[in-house]
Amino acid sequence: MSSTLVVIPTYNELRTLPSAIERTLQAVPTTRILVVDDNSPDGTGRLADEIAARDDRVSVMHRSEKNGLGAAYIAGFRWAEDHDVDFIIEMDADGSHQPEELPLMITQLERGADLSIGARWIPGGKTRNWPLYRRLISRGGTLYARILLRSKLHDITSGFRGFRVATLRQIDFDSVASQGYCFQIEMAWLIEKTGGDVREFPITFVERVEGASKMSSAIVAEALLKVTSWGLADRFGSSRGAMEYSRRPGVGGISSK
Ligand SMILES: Nc1nc2c(ncn2[C@@H]2O[C@H](COP(=O)(O)OP(=O)(O)O[C@H]3O[C@H](CO)[C@@H](O)[C@H](O)[C@@H]3O)[C@@H](O)[C@H]2O)c(=O)[nH]1
Repeated sequence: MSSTLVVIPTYNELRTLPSAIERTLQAVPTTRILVVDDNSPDGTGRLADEIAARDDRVSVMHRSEKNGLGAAYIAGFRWAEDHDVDFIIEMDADGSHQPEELPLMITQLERGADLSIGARWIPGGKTRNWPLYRRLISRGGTLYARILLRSKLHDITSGFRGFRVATLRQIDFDSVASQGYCFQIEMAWLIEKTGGDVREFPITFVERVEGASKMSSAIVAEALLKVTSWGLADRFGSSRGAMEYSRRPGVGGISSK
């Protein structure tokens, strides 16, 4: 049977993390969970340690400071390299992503997907209580990536997704440039561009009821600038800022330098 790791990045998610973990383990009892906490001032890291002490399916990585979603996930991917994992799943701690939808994602991975994305903007996909400005940013981001990067995906910014570890192993993590939610675009595009099997399935995304989003204008600006520079470099052949596909040293793979 395939082994799965759900990576949950946290920054001030004290109220939402316990339910995210409980629902995940109910939906997929065989999975492992790694919480990657960036020294949350509200004590999320300590709470995660308490949960991990009671359940050996749960592990916690403590990082010293808030360093962005992308860096937290990369740290989780590196952790998985030393553990026996076939699929790595990204999931928010705040209840936006429904763990009950994980079996569908895992089925897509088991059937050969390199990347399985839970998508809001395809038939059957929904958002609940998500403010209009967030829907516009999300749909606009996907449209921009479709135009600039010639992506065929319908929800390239979605943070609910699963990777085949063998595919992730081919990516040079040192070259992944994004800090914020642009990380989602970068990873999906790298895999799509290099001919990976990327599939989407419909999800219901629910606006959090506790805590606060970490979305900021800097995160939006990063995505705009990076997607623009990758898109232009891809079209006009400049190597600067472009995604070039080189092998990960000694392994073979994909780099986004
Ligand atoms: N460790 C760590 N975790 C972080 C950081 N920033 C955010 N997180 C965690 O990452 C998850 C998502 O962060 P939110 O700030 O709640 O995201 P959102 O606004 O709901 O955005 C969602 O939609 C975006 C657009 O589709 C997605 O790109 C994003 O991944 C997420 O699903 C939460 O568990 C949050 O605690 C960070 O710097 N460090």
